Amino acid sequence: MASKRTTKQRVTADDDIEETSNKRPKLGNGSSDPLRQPHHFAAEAEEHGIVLRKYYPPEMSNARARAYNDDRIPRPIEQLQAAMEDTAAARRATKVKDAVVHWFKMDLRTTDNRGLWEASEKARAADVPLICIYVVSPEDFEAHLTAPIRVDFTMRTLHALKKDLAALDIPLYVETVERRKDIPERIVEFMEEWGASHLYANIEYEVDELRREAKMVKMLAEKGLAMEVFHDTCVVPPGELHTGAGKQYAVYSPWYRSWVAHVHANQELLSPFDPPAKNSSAAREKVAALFDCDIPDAPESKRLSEKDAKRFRATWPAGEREAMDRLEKFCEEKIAQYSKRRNFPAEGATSSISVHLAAGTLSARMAIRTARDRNKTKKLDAGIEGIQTWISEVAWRDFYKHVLVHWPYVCMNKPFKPEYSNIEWSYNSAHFEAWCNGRTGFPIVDAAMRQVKSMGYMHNRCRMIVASFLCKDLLLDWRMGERFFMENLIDGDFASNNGGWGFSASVGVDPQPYFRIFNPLLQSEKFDSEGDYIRKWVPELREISGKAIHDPYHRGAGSLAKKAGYPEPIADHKNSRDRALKAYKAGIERDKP
Ligand SMILES: Cc1cc2nc3c(=O)[nH]c(=O)nc-3n(C[C@H](O)[C@H](O)[C@H](O)COP(=O)(O)OP(=O)(O)OC[C@H]3O[C@@H](n4cnc5c(N)ncnc54)[C@H](O)[C@@H]3O)c2cc1C
Repeated sequence: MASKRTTKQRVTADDDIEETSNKRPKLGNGSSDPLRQPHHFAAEAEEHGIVLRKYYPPEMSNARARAYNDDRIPRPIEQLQAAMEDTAAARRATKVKDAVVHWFKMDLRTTDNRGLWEASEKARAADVPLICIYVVSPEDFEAHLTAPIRVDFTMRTLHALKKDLAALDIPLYVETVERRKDIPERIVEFMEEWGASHLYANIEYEVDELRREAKMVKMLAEKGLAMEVFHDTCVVPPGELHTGAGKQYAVYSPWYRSWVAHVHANQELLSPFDPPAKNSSAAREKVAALFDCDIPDAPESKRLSEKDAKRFRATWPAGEREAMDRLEKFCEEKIAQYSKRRNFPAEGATSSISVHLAAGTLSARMAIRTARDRNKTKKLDAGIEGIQTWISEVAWRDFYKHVLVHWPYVCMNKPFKPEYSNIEWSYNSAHFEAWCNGRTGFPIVDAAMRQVKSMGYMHNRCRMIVASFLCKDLLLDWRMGERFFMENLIDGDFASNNGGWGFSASVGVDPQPYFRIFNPLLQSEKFDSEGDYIRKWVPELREISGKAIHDPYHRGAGSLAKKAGYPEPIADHKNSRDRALKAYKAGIERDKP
């Protein structure tokens, strides 16, 4: 790992996301540390936000978020880098004992998996078995608000992965560890039981994970074991790209230009890693018992009904082969038209590989390389337009992960722009319920919300429309929507979801300016002009023909809509727009000294 330690460490990092206990002070407790003082509207955001207080301490102040911006608090990635530096000599000196372990997390594939490949090389060189593990953590699923459909996809993927690894004589050992705190110790216990000296893993960039891994690196070193971690999930590792002034980019376009130039200059970033080598027969013998391990069921709290599980198996087949098939098919049939068709939700013109990128059944490298190889040029920003555009969309995923690593407080209920903490949101539960259930009376919004409820997926254009509707038309706290998405999406990914909500709510990095407010009716007419998408997902409106489908109660189809049980609009766009503009303006004013 490249290392870059901050020199201005005047504030401790530990308090803002470590696992909390009931002893923690409640909000508004009069803490004397100004960096810990919550902002004026924190109390309600606390109740409705993305962070579950059962697991995390109270929301930080704007001042503390700004201390991260000023490099006065070490970022979690820097803590991991420091742990790697401090243990470098000890890790180098650690001799391979009886086995090497790869710890799978969100990298559930054998092909083009950097950490797995490195682990395999280590095991092969020493002629010891490679063992793979996956830890099912019900508390992690709960704390991270992982949707049951996403958990189900993970469990199904584990079955496929186990089979693929077994074909290479490599066991996949899966165990449920109830308390997330116990995971590091349990992994050390496995290693000691198996005589393993080395643990390999790819880095996850969420705050919890970075801090946990930093502690594990040190803990293992103290026990004479070595933990090695690798950048794998992004094409360009976070922290590699800087503006001319040496800062992290906060605007996508210049970041993208820099990302493209960096990949062009470092072509190996798109080179695939081979699958792991087969364990030798002697090595296989040594770990034979581990092949009998069963994959547990999803934890009770995240289990799907039989009916849903069956349905989703058909809609979202799991495993890396499925991922590659989906990608190849998209590149064969649709990518050339992507830039022209991608915004029309009725057309299915996008790849729907987000589920695989989120679970790690596909690498971003592989996605980009496969698309690039269909082009007439090796340049990422030249040639066939559809390919260029698609690659630039996959790059958004890297962008938002870079943002998360540099501004870790976005993981902690804080908007990227701290001053947007001071907006007085509405917490109208009837409005929120109508939005969640696709009963707002705005057909395009309702169609999209019903799509996510039914499939665990929503088209990108619709994600932007419903997000804008929630926070601008209904003035609901954007974090309520962010959380709902995580709890319902099969492709829920913290960085992309937070980035998407930040963009739509105008509180994030490179956002839609707050005064640019989507008009849901115009969006509907433009991107679903024939109403096909609406008719697919809102059966009550199927009989309505022509343009009335976009707004039945104001376009002469009110009685048909009413008879079919479709609700009247819960808001008036013009009034809502004015209210949102005032609320945003007032929020920003409030932050001024
Ligand atoms: C409010 C909101 C919430 C979102 N939440 C998530 C989420 O939880 N998980 C998630 O993967 N994406 C999220 N996105 C981004 C985007 O909507 C999905 O990645 C995309 O719809 C997935 O469909 P696809 O695979 O067919 O995309 P394609 O159009 O085929 O794009 C290919 C890939 O590029 C990446 N990508 C495309 N657009 C974006 C984007 N705007 N931001 C980040 N990555 C992008 C995805 O990995 C996607 O799979 C969100 C967007 C918004 C506006």
